[in-house]
Amino acid sequence: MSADNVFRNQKSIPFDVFDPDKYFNNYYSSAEWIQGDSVKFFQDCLHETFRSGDITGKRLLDIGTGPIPNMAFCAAPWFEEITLSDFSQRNLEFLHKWRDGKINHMDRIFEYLTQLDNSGPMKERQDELKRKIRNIVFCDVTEPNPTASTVVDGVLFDAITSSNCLEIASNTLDDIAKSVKNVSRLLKPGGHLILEGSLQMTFYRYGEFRFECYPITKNELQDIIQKEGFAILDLKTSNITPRPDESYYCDCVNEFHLVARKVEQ
Ligand SMILES: C[S@@+](CC[C@H](N)C(=O)[O-])C[C@H]1O[C@@H](n2cnc3c(N)ncnc32)[C@H](O)[C@@H]1O
Repeated sequence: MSADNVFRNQKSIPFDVFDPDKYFNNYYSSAEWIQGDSVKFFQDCLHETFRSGDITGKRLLDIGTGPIPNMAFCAAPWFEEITLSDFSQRNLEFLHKWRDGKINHMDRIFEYLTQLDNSGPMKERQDELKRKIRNIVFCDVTEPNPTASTVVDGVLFDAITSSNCLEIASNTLDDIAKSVKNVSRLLKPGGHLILEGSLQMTFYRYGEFRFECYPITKNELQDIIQKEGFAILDLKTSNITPRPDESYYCDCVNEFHLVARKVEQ
């Protein structure tokens, strides 16, 4: 397949395009990220958001986990039960393998997060996360009930985390608003939504697959979140020039980290 084959999104292709190893290697394995790029921005923001323990509850759902359970890692000390979810079966299998101790691809990122937290041995933190994972399930944010037909159907969560997912599953601004509405249905009133992702990105790649997406701006994101019934508690954007090797994979202008609370009716 040519590198220029362009698709709308993962749903529009009748087979599973996601290669967890390739994705991890492309985006997370560069030795340079620790010196300051989007990967570092995301981890630093997560650490800031979760370190106080103010965002807490019984159940947490991570949406579009991919092969990277870093958001759940930061949240794990403050929740009793964690569900990871994704559209790609290959990612779900990959997460099972990691939980069963057959893959240790996250060690460097978990080490970095543990050092920021100053919270004891990384292995203990990782074991805590693995112990708290109740489900690893299919999810489609474009559906009105994103986790329908799985064991989490009907359960409302105290917090939902998601990174680099909603904007890549969507081709229009309206699609993104619908995905936020769909995800919000799984969240308790008063619950927290923690989103991370890319701003003004027109494409991204997984391996040889290139996808188009809607280049959402910070103002548009704010509007959607507020219209969908959330109060924004924090919204940070990065100020990072992408590394030359990164611009092949996506053309985002910068990244965001958002914390919002679902307003109680
Ligand atoms: C760019 S990866 C992000 C993975 C990880 N959260 C991260 O930040 O690196 C996007 C993830 O969203 C998933 N995804 C794509 N379309 C989706 C959809 N409609 N519903 C839920 N997840 C979807 C993909 O399978 C993939 O794992």
